[in-house]
Amino acid sequence: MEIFISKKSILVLFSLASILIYIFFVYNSCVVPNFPKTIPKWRAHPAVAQEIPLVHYSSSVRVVSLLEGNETDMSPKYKFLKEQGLRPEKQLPSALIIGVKKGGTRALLEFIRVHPDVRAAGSEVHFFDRNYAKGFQWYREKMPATLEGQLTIEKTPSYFITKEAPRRVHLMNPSTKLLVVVRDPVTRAISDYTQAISKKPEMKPFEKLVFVNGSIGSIIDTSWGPIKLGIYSRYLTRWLKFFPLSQLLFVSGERLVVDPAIELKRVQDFLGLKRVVTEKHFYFNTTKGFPCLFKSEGHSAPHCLGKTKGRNHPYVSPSVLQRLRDFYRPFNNHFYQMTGINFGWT
Ligand SMILES: Nc1ncnc2c1ncn2[C@@H]1O[C@H](COP(=O)(O)OS(=O)(=O)O)[C@@H](OP(=O)(O)O)[C@H]1O
Repeated sequence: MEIFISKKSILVLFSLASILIYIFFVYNSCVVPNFPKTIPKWRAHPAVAQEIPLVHYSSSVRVVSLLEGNETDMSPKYKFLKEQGLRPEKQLPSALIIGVKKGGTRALLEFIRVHPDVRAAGSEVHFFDRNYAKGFQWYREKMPATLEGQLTIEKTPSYFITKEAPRRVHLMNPSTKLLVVVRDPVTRAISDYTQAISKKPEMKPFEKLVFVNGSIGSIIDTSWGPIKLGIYSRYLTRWLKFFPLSQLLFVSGERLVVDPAIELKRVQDFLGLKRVVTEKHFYFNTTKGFPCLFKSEGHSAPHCLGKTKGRNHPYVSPSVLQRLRDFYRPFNNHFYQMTGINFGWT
């Protein structure tokens, strides 16, 4: 009898022990996968988060963006980069290509940015005309990051004719270097019209728009944008109220096509850069009819400017061309006097 009870007790104890062991394993198999979920609780406390090393990572890598300011970061690597001037930062431009529209501004920008010490905003930012209310911080954000010693440049051709632009640019930095690509106002007007009609094919012919009331041979319509813009001396007067002539460089749009290296030499000297961009960088593309680059920042192969640069112009009768030349002559002469350069537009 005693043996029977004892056997029964052993059996009950054995069963209980089995259940306990089973519960223990099941519990652990649930707890272990959940273990990491407890870590955020530690991290949530800032003091603890700093003290507890996250040993479950193979190495602790701190990613610091090179493009964003973090002045409080005192890591030796950061300090070294900064001391060496190797930490790229966005800067407001110290040079601007302010105009003129259809003068060859894109060509100049693409050619000068070949220089390793030049970094340019790719597209026209239109800060000093359309986006001024957004502030200088917004403008700076639009710029590429530069290393110390690199120059930031931006081109928006409408700055030249924007009334408020000279004062605004001066306010940003009175030492800003200003580049103006100028082109014969007659061909510039036709180029301007060519661009406009490509967007609005229903436009009247150039020869009609040039004259008041559209009657060929009457008074030149100086209120028409493409004509008005060619009176360069008028716009230059505004800029000279804020900047000395020595802070402006006038680039010949014509020479930029026939001898880009010569103009680039002038531009590099003006910007205080080493003469790096030379004739070796250019070749003349006979199909395009314009100088093109062997390589640049974005292209390792030879390339020309896009299709919207170097368009075919519509035919304009010689008598209309002559009327326009006669119209611009006194303004051109005034412009030559102001700049001290005869651009040879006849
Ligand atoms: N290398 C090269 N390749 C192509 N085009 C060249 C070049 N150099 C100067 N040009 C002339 O630039 C004219 C366009 O001027 P912009 O770039 O100032 O135009 S814009 O105001 O930015 O729209 C453009 O005017 P159109 O010929 O009327 O298209 C060109 O004559």
